[in-house]
Amino acid sequence: MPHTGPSTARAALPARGAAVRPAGWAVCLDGVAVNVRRAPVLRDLDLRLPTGAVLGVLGANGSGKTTLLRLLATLAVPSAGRAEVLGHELGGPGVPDIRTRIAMVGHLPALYPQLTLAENLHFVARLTGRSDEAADRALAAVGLAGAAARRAEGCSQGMARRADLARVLLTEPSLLLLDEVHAGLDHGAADLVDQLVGQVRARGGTCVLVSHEPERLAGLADRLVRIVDGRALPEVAP
Ligand SMILES: Nc1ncnc2c1ncn2[C@@H]1O[C@H](COP(=O)(O)OP(=O)(O)OP(=O)(O)O)[C@@H](O)[C@H]1O
Repeated sequence: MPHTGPSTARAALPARGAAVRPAGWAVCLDGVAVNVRRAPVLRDLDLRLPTGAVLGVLGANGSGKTTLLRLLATLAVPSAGRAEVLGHELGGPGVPDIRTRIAMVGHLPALYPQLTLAENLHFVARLTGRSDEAADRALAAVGLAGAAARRAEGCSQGMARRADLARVLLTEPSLLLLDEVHAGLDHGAADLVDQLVGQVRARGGTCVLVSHEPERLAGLADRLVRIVDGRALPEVAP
């Protein structure tokens, strides 16, 4: 039986290998374990995130927050449990579809260093069936129109982060994953992040934000979890 929405009981999860269609859950993790270089990082992790929700993820250094985002981004595979993202089982045939519908902004910019910012964005635009003009508009929207001709390797960390945000603007993901994305940003860029989350949500998309700043998450997230001992424990709602 496919997932039907946020009220679906854990026992109603489809059998392994059964067809799954997109439904009311953006993320369904049941008893998931993830090892990093054979060491257990996440274990017996349960997490249900309804489509359209904004989840804030807290946790100590090394607790596994980035590993959780990497799992949701299909960059890590569960070693136990069931994991579904955007209606597809991780490790299953739907992974390419997930990848076209997610965007992750992490610690390192997802830019080719020797390409200019404009070339980087045009590349993404062409890969995703969008126009160069749309890419230019996204760059302008994050305040980088004047830096479009600069190579990514010559940009500051904050500028590179802004270019990453332009990529998100351009690709309009169904699931946005942000890993400590406010770190090192000036007020203007931090506001851009907040606006971006609002835009994704306004289109019915879902966001997962990792941060060490509970007060930052309080203004954005509608639910919070804390990663402790490899599990996601609910926090008091912001
Ligand atoms: N490439 C790697 N090789 C070995 N161990 C790793 C690697 N990446 C992560 N780990 C380990 O996995 C665990 C979880 O790391 P992760 O980056 O998910 O934590 P985090 O909660 O995001 O930490 P932080 O708040 O410091 O960014 C840590 O114990 C870390 O040492």
